[in-house]
Amino acid sequence: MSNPTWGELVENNVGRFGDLVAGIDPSLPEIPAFFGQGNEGAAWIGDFVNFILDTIEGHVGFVKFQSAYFEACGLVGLAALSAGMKRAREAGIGVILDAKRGDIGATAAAYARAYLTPASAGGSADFEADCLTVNPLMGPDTLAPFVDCATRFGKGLFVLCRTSNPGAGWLQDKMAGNRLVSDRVADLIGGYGTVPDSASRLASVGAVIGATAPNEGRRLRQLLPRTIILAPGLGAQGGDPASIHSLRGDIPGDLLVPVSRGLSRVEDRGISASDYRQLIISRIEAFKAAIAYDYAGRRTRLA
Ligand SMILES: O=c1ccn([C@@H]2O[C@H](COP(=O)(O)O)[C@@H](O)[C@H]2O)c(=O)[nH]1
Repeated sequence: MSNPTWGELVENNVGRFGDLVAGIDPSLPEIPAFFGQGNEGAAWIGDFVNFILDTIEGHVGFVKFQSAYFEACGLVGLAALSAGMKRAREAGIGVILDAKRGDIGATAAAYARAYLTPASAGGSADFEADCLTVNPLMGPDTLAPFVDCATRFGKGLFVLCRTSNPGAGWLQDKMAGNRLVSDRVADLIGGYGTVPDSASRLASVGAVIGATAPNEGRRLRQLLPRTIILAPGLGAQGGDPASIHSLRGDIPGDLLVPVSRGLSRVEDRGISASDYRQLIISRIEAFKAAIAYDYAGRRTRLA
């Protein structure tokens, strides 16, 4: 059976589990000590990924793997990333790979083969994601191979638009000609339109807009009525869950909210496995309650 498209995953999984995305950013000093005990080298990372997937299944419909933490653990980390991505996709969880790739066209095409191309079409499938984060700084030509690949294989993309970090405004809130840089990126994203994907009225090319800048987010949402926004920044970065709705449009599924450390980081590293599992589940439910939203009544405007 073929894998669902990104549009189908958004339609089905948001409907079943809501718009919270479990972020997997494995960092040994911030997780319970039992993961490191008796584990040679970086083998803890595979155990951690499996623990998180065991815990979140049935509670969230999406995971976001942060590639950097896996790369930092070398080959063991890459093996854990590959196994975790495959396992999540087999379970029907939508997999976002946060790798923020972007380069000249030929190299971007190689990245697109690595992360968005099924084995049946020449990809290795080792790191095949449903959706990938990409960096537009080098210009539209460098996004084209990703967009082509996403269109051909029913994948999603999230283009960095207005990021959540404290220094985001240094460039993204500056004028480029008569437009803000982030608005120009939004124009580019909106210009890709709704990629033909019968399951969804939302475009497959989405935008990363941080939950830490609700005013910028509100402005950008006006420019992007059919775009899925990936909004990191709740939890450890201090974004306010109450203002997350400024990033919503009118279509269920148009906002996905990833939380990483806010779900998995612990103060007490001596916590037991069963208490840790309960803690993560209770945090998931608390975030879901904090961002819950009823689209009814706004649904018809863009129909
Ligand atoms: O603007 C951005 C883009 C990506 N990220 C990534 O999201 C998570 C956030 O982690 P938390 O622990 O929930 O703060 C992390 O992987 C970032 O690389 C972002 O934060 N902001």
